[in-house]
Amino acid sequence: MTEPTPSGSTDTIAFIGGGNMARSLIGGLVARGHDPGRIRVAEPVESLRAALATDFGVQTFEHARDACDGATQWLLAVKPQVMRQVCMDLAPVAQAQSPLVLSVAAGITAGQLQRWLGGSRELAIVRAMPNTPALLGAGVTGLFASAAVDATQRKASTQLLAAAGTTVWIDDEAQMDAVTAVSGSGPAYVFLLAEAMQQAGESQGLPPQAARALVQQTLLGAATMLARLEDPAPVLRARVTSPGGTTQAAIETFEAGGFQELVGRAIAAATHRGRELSATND
Ligand SMILES: NC(=O)C1=CN([C@@H]2O[C@H](COP(=O)(O)OP(=O)(O)OC[C@H]3O[C@@H](n4cnc5c(N)ncnc54)[C@H](O)[C@@H]3O)[C@@H](O)[C@H]2O)C=CC1
Ligand SMILES: O=C(O)[C@@H]1CCC=N1
Repeated sequence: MTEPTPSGSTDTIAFIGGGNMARSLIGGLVARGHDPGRIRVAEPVESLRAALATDFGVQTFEHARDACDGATQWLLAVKPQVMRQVCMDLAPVAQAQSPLVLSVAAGITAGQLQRWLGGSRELAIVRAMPNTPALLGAGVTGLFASAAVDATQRKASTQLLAAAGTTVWIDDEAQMDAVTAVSGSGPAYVFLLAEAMQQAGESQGLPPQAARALVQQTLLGAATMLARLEDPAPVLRARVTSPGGTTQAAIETFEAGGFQELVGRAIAAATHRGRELSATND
């Protein structure tokens, strides 16, 4: 009889791919009390395997089949460009074991995963789109379940990704590309803003250390207000913006540069790229 881990799970999870996103998710799971002995990672790069074993105490494997053998949940965390081959190699094991398959790959659809994982048996497939704050348990994950996913598997998927932060289920798979564009890629937009604010502060004469401290806490403080207060972003913004003051001068400059439209175009480009990743890697 398998004893549950402190997080309550008796499942063994096999991560296929031990790169940036897998590392963030594994970090979140272990920090929340998931038994590292029930986490296996397949990763071809030896240095990444060694770091994962040292940092989190998980079992590592060079080959995906070895990690998947006997694992009840598979989390596919390889690049979309290699997903087809990875799945085709795993198809016989998938058909024999019928695991719950979760994929975090941008663009790749549940239908593609089902086809590549082969055979006649319909698999329970969940598409998950997390983001890197998962490492600190501060992520958000959009989830979509294929028709074969039952209520227990849905709950297990929620529990798995809850270790990374909050979860949002999406009913229409086509919207997963927009989820990817908003929250999967989103942390990079915030880091880009941080870089730009830091550079601009230094250009105005601030010492680098001071600029960094001011930018960090400003982003954290504003994000905390967004998360904790009921007021929507426009109301919070209005409270900062004194008529004829400094903020108004900045906001008018952003608007004159087409800021909102630029954000719209950037998110449309990311959404479109998700669809392309599906089509070009089919
Ligand atoms: N980085 C991010 O913020 C996010 C990434 N994703 C998705 O996560 C997936 C992985 O992205 P990253 O972690 O950023 O990339 P990454 O390149 O850091 O990680 C992918 C890993 O897969 C390994 N790999 C390659 N072939 C393999 C095989 N046959 N078996 C096992 N492992 C293999 C690579 O050595 C690499 O370490 C992508 O599909 C991406 O769309 C999703 C949400 C956010
Ligand atoms: O840039 C990418 O394609 C991946 C998916 C979302 C975040 N990183």
